[in-house]
Amino acid sequence: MSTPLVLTSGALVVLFAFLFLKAKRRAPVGLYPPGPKPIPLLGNLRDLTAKELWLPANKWAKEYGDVVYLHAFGIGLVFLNSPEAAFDLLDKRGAIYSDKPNLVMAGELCGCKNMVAFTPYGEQSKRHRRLLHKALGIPTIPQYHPLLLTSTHTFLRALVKEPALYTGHIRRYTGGSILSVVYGYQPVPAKATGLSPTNGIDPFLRLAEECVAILSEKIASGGGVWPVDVLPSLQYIPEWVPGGGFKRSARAWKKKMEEFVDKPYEFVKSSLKSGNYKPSLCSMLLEDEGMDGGDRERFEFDLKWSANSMYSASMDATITVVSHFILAMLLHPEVQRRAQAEIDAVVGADRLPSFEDRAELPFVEAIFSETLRWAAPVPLNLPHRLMEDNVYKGMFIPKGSLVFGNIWAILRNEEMYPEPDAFKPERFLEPRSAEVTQRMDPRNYVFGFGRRLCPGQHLVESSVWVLIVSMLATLNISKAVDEHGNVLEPEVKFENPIFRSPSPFSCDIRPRGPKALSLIEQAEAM
Ligand code: HEM
Repeated sequence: MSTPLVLTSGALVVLFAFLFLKAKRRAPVGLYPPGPKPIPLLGNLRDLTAKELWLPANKWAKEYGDVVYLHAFGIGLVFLNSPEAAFDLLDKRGAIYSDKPNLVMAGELCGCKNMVAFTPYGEQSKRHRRLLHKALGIPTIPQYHPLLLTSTHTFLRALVKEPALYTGHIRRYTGGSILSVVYGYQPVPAKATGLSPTNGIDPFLRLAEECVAILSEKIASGGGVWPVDVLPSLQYIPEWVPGGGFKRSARAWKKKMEEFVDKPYEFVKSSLKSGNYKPSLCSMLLEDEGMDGGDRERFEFDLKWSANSMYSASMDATITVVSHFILAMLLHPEVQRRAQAEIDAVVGADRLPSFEDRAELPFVEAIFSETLRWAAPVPLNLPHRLMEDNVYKGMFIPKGSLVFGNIWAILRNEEMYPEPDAFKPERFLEPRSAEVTQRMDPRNYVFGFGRRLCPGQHLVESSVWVLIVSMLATLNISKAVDEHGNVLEPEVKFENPIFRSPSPFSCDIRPRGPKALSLIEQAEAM
């Protein structure tokens, strides 16, 4: 069972209760949306869990309907549990539903406020998104196909060499492909050290991993609520006073973050200068004279921060999808066999799959869709902050509320997806009206909503597809067996508060045969 957030710090509870008492509730112009009953002083604090909050949130969806309201620390928490509610508010009313919570610790003190996912809604966030749209929009993605194929082949090689280290290989694949797409940087190949491949080998990957760990395990640990986020004036206390230790930590973490923003960017600029560079998101934007709008300094500042944001924003979600794919294949050998038969008939046994094969592989496509749905990598989306009081279907939603698109409730809806917990790719192949087919597509939901929609979605569409099809073509994934021949059932836990990344589980991964192994060994790798 998840740890109640209230247990994470007794001192915080007292502080929050104090703030809650202080927070003057404005007279609503209508009724608040329904939700679990709050208690005096603490509001709904006891209903919130630090882990897998999407599970209670799904129960509330079933009990109270499309829009559920809770409050804690004087802040409204709104869960939008149907496609209609999510699109009506986060998309159609995006002008007021696209802000981000102002996190003093992460944003101001640790320097993350210029990262895309943390930037308040306004001119800067719009400039960031224009850059990302240009570099990651549908027309640009085919330019990255060769890089994605190369990263995938490197991944396959690493997997067949050290299958037991599969989680490390997934991390390295995800990080390496982002560094190459964003900066044209190719990480130094991992050697068979017996260590996790990201462990101390490539300097940029190591730096990147350190920063992601700082963000998720330090800054955002336990739900990421710091006293200074609740009482912003605490940011002005000196570091040396008792209780000021958080400022010392923040200073050290900020330095690391800035190093990670600057170093890969300097790498691109010096490679461009020398003329010896691989085309990348940064090189493309730096070479596009029209992009800076006359203010070069601001353009470069925006570019280096948006580029850097790609790494941390993509890691956990992509790892979650790939891990769920492996899990689904080992639990469903019949699905794996059917996909392999489809690939063998289209691709044959003499080459690896390529992007040109995609249209002829409908069952692989269905596996991809079902993996996205079943994994629900960011189950409660990233919260959007409401910028002014709003009324929806007669329900009052106060300014400052944090609004969660409940992707988990949508993708586990029994009407839209019968047997929602089962992994059933066939559900996407059954004949249906164009309208229902469109509504069922998990891509409408897993990448978020409205003006903060994930800018990496078109890249994922290519990168994850080619990874899935290449693994199916060359590998057999099954349950691990111990030294006595007993089959080990995978034990899956979800420890991350935001992403539904499974903790490592046992599995067996090996080449489908000598022919597949030689294709992997001969393929061009990084
Ligand atoms: C399967 C993989 C991925 C999934 C499921 C995913 C999902 C999401 C979701 C749910 C959001 C929040 C959207 C919202 O607030 O409404 C988001 C934001 C974001 N994603 Fe992704 N993402 C994935 C991969 C990527 C990749 C590969 C990149 C970069 C190349 C990326 C870059 C970002 C950025 C920068 C944001 C913040 C956008 C903003 O706040 O304006 N993501 N993603």
